[in-house]
Amino acid sequence: MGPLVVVMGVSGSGKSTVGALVAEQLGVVFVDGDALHPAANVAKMASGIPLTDADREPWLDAVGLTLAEAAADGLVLACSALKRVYRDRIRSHAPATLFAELDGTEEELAARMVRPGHFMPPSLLASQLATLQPLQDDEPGLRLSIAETPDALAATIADRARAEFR
Ligand SMILES: Nc1ncnc2c1ncn2[C@@H]1O[C@H](COP(=O)(O)OP(=O)(O)OP(=O)(O)O)[C@@H](O)[C@H]1O
Ligand SMILES: O=C(O)[C@H](O)[C@@H](O)[C@H](O)[C@H](O)CO
Repeated sequence: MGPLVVVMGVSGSGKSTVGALVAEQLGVVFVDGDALHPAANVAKMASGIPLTDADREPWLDAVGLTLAEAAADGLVLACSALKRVYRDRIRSHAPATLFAELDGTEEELAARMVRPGHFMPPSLLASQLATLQPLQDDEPGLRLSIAETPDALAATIADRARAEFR
């Protein structure tokens, strides 16, 4: 069995940047969960409207199934996974998944959401933060501050993944 890691957090926390580095360090494939959203979800976010639980359901199933299908080789996936029930849904497909949460202050995150050409408007940061339920003690994973460099964050996550999936 290979390492299964979800790099999670609100928009702008660095999931894609850090997740790609973790995958590189572990020598496994990286998938950006944004690519698994139905087109209607992306259009909704782009127009400034937060997704509902119902909007996220098919996407979370796609995320979980993508992880489950990669269990033999391992996979790193970037996915906001904001609520406990969302992570439970992902784990219902891929129970061994390790979650690495990237935590930042509203100020840090707002600055990092300014990305020309990205579909996610900075105006959605408030709802992202209001929806976030941090990783709980009984959920396998780790929480990290986005004040660290992407390389340092990726090294910590990769070390933990190597220890968990030996
Ligand atoms: N640890 C870090 N230190 C400094 N800058 C960072 C760090 N992580 C990411 N960044 C920068 O912050 C911005 C947001 O990062 P990224 O796009 O990876 O976030 P994300 O969580 O994947 O966002 P989204 O889910 O909205 O696509 C990018 O410009 C990226 O280069
Ligand atoms: O659940 C959600 O609201 C979404 O997954 C968002 O978090 C994004 O897709 C991503 O962060 C976009 O920038």
